[in-house]
Amino acid sequence: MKPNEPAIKIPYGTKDFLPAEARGKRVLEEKLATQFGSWGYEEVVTPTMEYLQTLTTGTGLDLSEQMFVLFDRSNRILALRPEMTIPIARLAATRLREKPLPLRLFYLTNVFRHEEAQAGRQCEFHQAGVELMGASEPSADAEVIGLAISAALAAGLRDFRICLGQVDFINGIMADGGLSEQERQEIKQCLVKRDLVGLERTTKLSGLTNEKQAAICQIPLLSGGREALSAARDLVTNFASRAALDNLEAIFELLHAYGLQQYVSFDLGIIRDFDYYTGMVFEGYTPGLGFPFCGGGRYDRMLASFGLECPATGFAMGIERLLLALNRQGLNQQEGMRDVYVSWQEGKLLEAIAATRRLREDGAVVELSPIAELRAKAEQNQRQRGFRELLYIGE
Ligand SMILES: N[C@@H](Cc1c[nH]c[nH+]1)C(=O)O
Repeated sequence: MKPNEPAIKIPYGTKDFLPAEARGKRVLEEKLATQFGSWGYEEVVTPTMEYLQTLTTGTGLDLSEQMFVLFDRSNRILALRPEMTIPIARLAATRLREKPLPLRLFYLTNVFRHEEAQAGRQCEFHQAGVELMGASEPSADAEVIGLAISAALAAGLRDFRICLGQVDFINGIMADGGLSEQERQEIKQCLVKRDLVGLERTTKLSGLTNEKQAAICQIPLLSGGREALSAARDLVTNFASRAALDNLEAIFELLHAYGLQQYVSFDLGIIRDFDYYTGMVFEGYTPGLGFPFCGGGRYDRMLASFGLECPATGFAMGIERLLLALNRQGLNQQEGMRDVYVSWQEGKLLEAIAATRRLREDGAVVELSPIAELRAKAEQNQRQRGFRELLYIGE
């Protein structure tokens, strides 16, 4: 762009998908939708904006700082959805209320959050996710984790890991210690950031028993295979934490039956950024991405705040993150060429249209030149426009 030309920009944290990227996104979304559908999940579409009050219902956390807020003509406060679990909970508790449980729903859509933008992290981004509502058993958690793994495999990812945690493990340790809400949040923040020094400092100041302090400082180290669960068990005596570990054992056993346990490990330090979670939580990691490509967990209290007592579990995958990971790992073949460029000599348009129709009926991706061309020009266009073959209709 020349120095004096005004820059035509798009808003901070948004991006355009050029044809090859848009094609890659659609192909990926189709694979995910097919996978979700084959596990019995049905797609729903909800509004891009909702009342702000709806989006802050039952989350316990003030997400509004991260939300894009706007006003309707009657000055009611709206916001762009920052994620899809809350809108789907609203739907399940209202228009889908009479449907037999469990409900299995999926979505593929854009969501909006104020973020510090970087590759794989934008303010407008796309999520593919599922919500399983009306089942509280470990079998439901195993199902959504199994589906997350199958969806990652269907997307083409090979080298990845799903890490399981359980919020009751941490809550059980922090309970009955007389911690203030602020201290709790500080401890959680240190766990999110894996800040071991901060964790030690915060717990020392908290007035918790030495045993509890030591247990909290160990939490970030409790990761790995089954041995991490045994180490965790040695660390706690309280009922809630022990029940949380039993729950993870049960889920892991079921993932064995799905034949997917090799993708799963434990990380009891996982704290998700929404605090609606009430049980198992998980995150998916793959090399070359500095953040999880998917995440989710159980949220048994959210629907009650919309008036329907109903346990639920689910996850979302970041479409841009998956695309970035596939590209960085050299697994994205979407840039591949299209099939046939049809071009024609003066007077041959009708024949060219007939040939194009036949090729399209056979399933080929075909572009037809709108004007007559010499063969040399047609060959040049075929290459420049990225077609594998040229069909030239001439004498
Ligand atoms: N909505 C969560 C993922 C999730 C779906 N269901 C439960 N959790 C997110 O955006 O990270």
